[in-house]
Amino acid sequence: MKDLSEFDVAGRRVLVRADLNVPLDGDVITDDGRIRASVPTIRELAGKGARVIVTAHLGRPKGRPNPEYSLAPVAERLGELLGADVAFATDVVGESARATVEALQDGQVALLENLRFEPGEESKDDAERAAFAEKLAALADLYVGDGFGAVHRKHASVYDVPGLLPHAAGQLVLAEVRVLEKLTEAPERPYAVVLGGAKVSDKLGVIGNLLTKVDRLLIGGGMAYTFLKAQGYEVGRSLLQEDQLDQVRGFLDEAAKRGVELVLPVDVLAAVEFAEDTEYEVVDVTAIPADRQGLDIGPRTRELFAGKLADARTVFWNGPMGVFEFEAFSGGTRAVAEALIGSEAFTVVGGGDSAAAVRRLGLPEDGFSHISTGGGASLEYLEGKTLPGLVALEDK
Ligand SMILES: Nc1ncnc2c1ncn2[C@@H]1O[C@H](COP(=O)(O)OP(=O)(O)O)[C@@H](O)[C@H]1O
Ligand SMILES: O=C(OP(=O)(O)O)[C@H](O)COP(=O)(O)O
Repeated sequence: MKDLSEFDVAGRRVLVRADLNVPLDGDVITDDGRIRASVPTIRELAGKGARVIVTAHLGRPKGRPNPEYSLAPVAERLGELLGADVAFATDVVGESARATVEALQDGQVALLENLRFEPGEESKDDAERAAFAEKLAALADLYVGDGFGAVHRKHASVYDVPGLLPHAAGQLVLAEVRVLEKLTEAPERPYAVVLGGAKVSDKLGVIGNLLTKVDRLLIGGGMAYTFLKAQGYEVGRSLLQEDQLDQVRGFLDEAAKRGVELVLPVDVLAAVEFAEDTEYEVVDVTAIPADRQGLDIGPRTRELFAGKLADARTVFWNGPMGVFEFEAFSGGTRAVAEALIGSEAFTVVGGGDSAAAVRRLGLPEDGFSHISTGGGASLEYLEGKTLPGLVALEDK
């Protein structure tokens, strides 16, 4: 991949695909880690006199404008971090975007509205994606891929636009890939992966390949219940991917065949409802009440997981162990984080929410070897998949 040093960017319009998908509470950003991580490339370009057009997604608005998913608060925060105004276009490739780009002076920065307000961005139809990509590419002279957290998505801004413009990889993408190469080349063993979070359907897909690479796989968070159900337990109203139960049964067999230790929760915090102040109790996984939902791993599971991580030499962790945003259900995530912080292993945490959880729980970021901005992207890299957003940045 080319880096920015290969281009003379002064006076040119440079489209930077960043990952600014930050957690929000209303329009308040609760963790700005991904915005901070995007600053070095934007600052480098602006410092060299480029007209910087930043483009990114927020959440999953499904191809339609929705004010709840506006990037406006992100533009403001990006401006604060850069110490300069960031012009905000209220559409992606429409009148506002064109006028905003037109008005940019050398060294200035603009942010376009949420890419996912446009149906072409995520379309599975190559022609529809290409048509949107053409419009986006028309705004710029050069493309810089720096949205590491989204490089696993075959989306117009990630995959198609770099095919239309001279392109380079930004600082964040290059730094992330360097660390992940280290994890894939010759990981010291035992090598453990911890998976949790709520993007269950997406992330179940990586497990088949991970089973060929790791010694231990620990599953918590919303991910665990499909495994528990596949083992024959009832999971009440917990997150469940009913249509992937057969696939998960296959993983359980495969792990046993390969001698991979697949470690599941033995107890959970079973809550009456999904709320901060809900009633809950610690229950064995054999006894989750039908009207309850598991919102965190229980105390015996925390100990079990910490024990399985204690002598690991390499650990990759993606996905919180529970709904850490609610104090009562943050203990499992804290326990896994603390086990990694206290370990001598090479430890990598990945994912927007996982990284946010580390900071929100007041844990030291330097307690980990690396905190990655990408969860799904890192996992797909580790399983050996070709990532569309990286392939598109290769020299051709
Ligand atoms: N048991 C659970 N039930 C519902 N949601 C959960 C559960 N455990 C974790 N979560 C949620 O998972 C979300 C993060 O998932 P995900 O996006 O997959 O992680 P990341 O962004 O780190 O890749 C958090 O908002 C957290 O509240
Ligand atoms: O948050 C992200 O991924 P992650 O939760 O796997 O870290 C990225 O911004 C990608 O978002 P997506 O999973 O909605 O495509």
